[in-house]
This record gives sequence, structure tokens and C-alpha cells, in this order.
Amino acid sequence: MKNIVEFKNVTKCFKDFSLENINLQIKQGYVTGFVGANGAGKSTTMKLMMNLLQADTGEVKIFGMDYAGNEKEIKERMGFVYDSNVFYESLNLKDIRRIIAPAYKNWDDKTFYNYIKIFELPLNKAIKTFSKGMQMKASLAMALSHDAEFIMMDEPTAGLDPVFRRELLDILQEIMEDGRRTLFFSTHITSDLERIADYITFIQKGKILFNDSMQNVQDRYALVKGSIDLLNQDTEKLFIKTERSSYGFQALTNDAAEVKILLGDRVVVEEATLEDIMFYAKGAKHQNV
Ligand SMILES: Nc1ncnc2c1ncn2[C@@H]1O[C@H](COP(=O)(O)OP(=O)(O)OP(=O)(O)O)[C@@H](O)[C@H]1O
Repeated sequence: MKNIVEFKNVTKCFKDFSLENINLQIKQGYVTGFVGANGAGKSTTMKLMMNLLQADTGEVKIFGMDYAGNEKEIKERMGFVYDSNVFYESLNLKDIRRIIAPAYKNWDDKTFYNYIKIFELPLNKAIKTFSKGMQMKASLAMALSHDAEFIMMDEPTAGLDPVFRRELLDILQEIMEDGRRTLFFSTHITSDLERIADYITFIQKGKILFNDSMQNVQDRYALVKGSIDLLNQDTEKLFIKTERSSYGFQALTNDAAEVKILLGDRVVVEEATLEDIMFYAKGAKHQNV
């Protein structure tokens, strides 16, 4: 399996925040969801992918290439989908096409007009009159019209109503169908990822806690409930975080198989959602999440 993006030991330090020793691979042909709390480092990581920021140390490769000497080729092959402020607000889609099309070798007008039709976007209305969802669609149409192989989106579904959100997710699933594209997007709406992501990258306080297939995440993580007397040094090692109450304990494990072997039917084991994982990982006592 080829990697579209590869970070090797990447570090980026700001005054009050740093991305530490990031190792990350994004697999070609799949949807990878990028999750993490506010301020965890998602936008910073994406800016490094776009060369809007440069790493202090380590290596960032896109399509197997460094930005140095290859920026034009990399940018031709990738599309960053924004929801606002990318285009001059008083321009309409016709004007924007006229400005953007010549910048891309692979620009295809037929594809552009086709997506404008599918996305039901007006060609002659100023972008400033577009809703957030329409702006997102316009930006996606641009990326698809220059045949971007790698599409990156920063919180594409935030602020969209549930119907529009579902529609956008369906569109994203459709554009992935031919297997030629790779999609990487950050979101706080974890249910969107449960719907369409193949891989999940989870960042916390500037560190990648895991980068794994959705299937593995669902197999490994579980919520475990039982009575307090089951907790001891050995069993607690299985848990990332344990909450105690007068009714018993509830804990998150990243080794559901081992919990079943050790504790069997003395505990109740339930599927953990991404939201559960994020919530428990935040207060984790150790970092082997
Ligand atoms: N140019 C910068 N200079 C200094 N600090 C920065 C800069 N850019 C980001 N930061 C800090 O880095 C941290 C991570 O920010 P980042 O935008 O990457 O988080 P995020 O995961 O995208 O958050 P959110 O989900 O809220 O968008 C924050 O504490 C932010 O203040």
C-alpha cells in the first residue's frame, strides 16, 4: 500500500505549543479522518502538509517528494478544500474559474461544469452570498476539476445542517469510489468518521496517539463496566482511564481481547465510540493510548 503523505520524526515548536516527533502515513486510496481536541495540533499538521509551515526538524513527503524543488508538482496534484475566505468575495464562480483554471495543467472545464451542476451551485452569484455548505462545495468542485489526487479538508462538515452534512458525506464517498483519490479531513464530528473513514489519526497535545484502520480501532477499544472489587494492579493495567462510582467502575481499554481473556463475563464489554476514546484519552493516566 502506497503512502500519499509521510511524516518522519517531524517537530514544529511554537512559543506555547509543539508538535513532537510526528510519524504519520496517509494511505493512498482511502479516507483518513483526523481527530483531536481543540488546540491539539490538527491545523498545524495540515499546514505542514501544504508547506504553509515548515518543520523545525524531520521530513515531510507528499507523493514521495519533498517540497523543495517539487512544490509546483505537489500543489498540482493536491487540493485543499476550505469553507470560506479563499476567494475574493465579490467574485462569482465564472470569474473564479477564469482565474484558477490556467494555473492547473490538468484543469478540465467539463468536469468543473459537471460538478457545478451536480452540486447545484449558481455560476453568476457572488461567493459572498453563498452559505457555508455552498462554499465548501465550490471549493471541492475546484479541487475535483484539476483532478486532485489528494484532497485535504479542514472541518468540512462543521456548521452544516444534518441534511447537508449527510449530502456532503455522500458526495465524498462517491468521489472516492474509483479508488484514485485519497481524502484526509479533520473534524470534531466523530459520527461522520464512523460513517466514511477507513483510517483514523488521533492527535492529542501535539502527539499522534494512534493512526490505525477504523476496523482495528473498533476491535481494540472498548468500554468495560464491572464492580470495583475487580480492580487491582493487574486489571487496571488494561485500562487507559478508569472512572469509579458507587455502582462500580467504567473504563476504556485499548486491548478488548485481553480484557475478555482476563475478566470474561465478570464485566460488561461495550463498543467504544471515537467520542468515548477522545473523552477517556484526555484524562488518561498514561500515554500508551
Ligand atoms: N503561528 C502560530 N504561532 C504560535 N502558536 C500557534 C501558531 N499556530 C498555532 N499555534 C498554537 O498551536 C496550538 C495548536 O493549534 P492548531 O490550530 O494546530 O490546533 P487544532 O487541533 O487545529 O485546533 P482546533 O480544533 O481548535 O481548530 C494552539 O495552541 C495554537 O495556539
